[in-house]
Amino acid sequence: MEVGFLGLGIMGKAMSMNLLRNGFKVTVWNRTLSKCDELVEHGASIGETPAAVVKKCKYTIAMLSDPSAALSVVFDQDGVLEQISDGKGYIDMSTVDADTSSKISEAITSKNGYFLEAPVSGSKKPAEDGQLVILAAGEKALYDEAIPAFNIMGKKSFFLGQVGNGAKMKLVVNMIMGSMMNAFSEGLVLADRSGLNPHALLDVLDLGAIANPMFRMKGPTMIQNSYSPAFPLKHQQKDMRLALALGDENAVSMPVAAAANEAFKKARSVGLGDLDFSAVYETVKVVEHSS
Ligand SMILES: NC(=O)C1=CN([C@@H]2O[C@H](COP(=O)(O)OP(=O)(O)OC[C@H]3O[C@@H](n4cnc5c(N)ncnc54)[C@H](OP(=O)(O)O)[C@@H]3O)[C@@H](O)[C@H]2O)C=CC1
Ligand SMILES: O=CC(=O)O
Repeated sequence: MEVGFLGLGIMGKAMSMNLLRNGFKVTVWNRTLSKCDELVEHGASIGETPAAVVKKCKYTIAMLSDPSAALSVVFDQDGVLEQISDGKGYIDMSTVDADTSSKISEAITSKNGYFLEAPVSGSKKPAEDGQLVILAAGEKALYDEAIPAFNIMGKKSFFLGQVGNGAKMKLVVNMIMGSMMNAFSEGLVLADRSGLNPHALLDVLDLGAIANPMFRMKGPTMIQNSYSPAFPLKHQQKDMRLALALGDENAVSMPVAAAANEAFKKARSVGLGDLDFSAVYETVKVVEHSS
């Protein structure tokens, strides 16, 4: 099966590599075309533009940074829309808001194409290990067709109904994750300033009711001030911003998420946006110093 893949960042590279390793023929495109080279070494073909990829493939997957990138790849010159047609599918796995997803869905379906949004939960390592959680919504027939690919990229796929539901579920999850990361950072700073060993705090947390893979994985590297990007902080802040907008629409008060968003914004403003989202810890430390 020939599958298209647009966007070879941290996630897209790992996901498309898994498809290749598991017998899919994959045609890739990335805005910075040189990032296609490693995939080509593993057997991928290159499409010169998103339109060229869609022309060649029955369905095409996208994994792009944010709403503006997702819209640009579909609507701009040489974009997806130029070649989408009867029976072709487009699956956007980027984390975007429901409005963005709906705009793309309407454009694709107006050309008789099929659309599925399918954002994922899980970071660089789960993407490399084919252990993502896939939150799909939209055209059920395309979901069924994509299951063999989803089973390679993920450990579990959910079909959540109409377009927008996948995007909303992803934003709710990441709003919780971003708030937790801030609480965790504050806890590490509080332990340290109170004269406690932060490693002991990690051990205690890991044995109690709030043990979780994020604290387990990020805690040791945060203590070492090491923030090699798995999930870039600028994307986590984008997700907080979009989740807060969803809260506005639904009149849901989210003071904890709003405070966490401010911390991520602060981290971006001091140049930490391309580091892992756990680098918000650096900002929390500074705030604590100045108070
Ligand atoms: N990293 C993670 O842990 C997770 C990320 N996500 C979500 O997945 C998506 C991708 O994340 P990730 O791979 O980490 O991000 P990266 O920043 O590593 O990659 C972003 C990708 O988007 C492309 N891109 C950015 N702007 C444009 C544009 N205007 N036009 C075309 N392409 C563009 C980049 O191209 P170029 O190489 O040219 O810059 C690159 O391929 C995001 O929505 C993120 O929120 C979801 C779950 C986990
Ligand atoms: O979106 C990020 C993740 O870890 O999931």
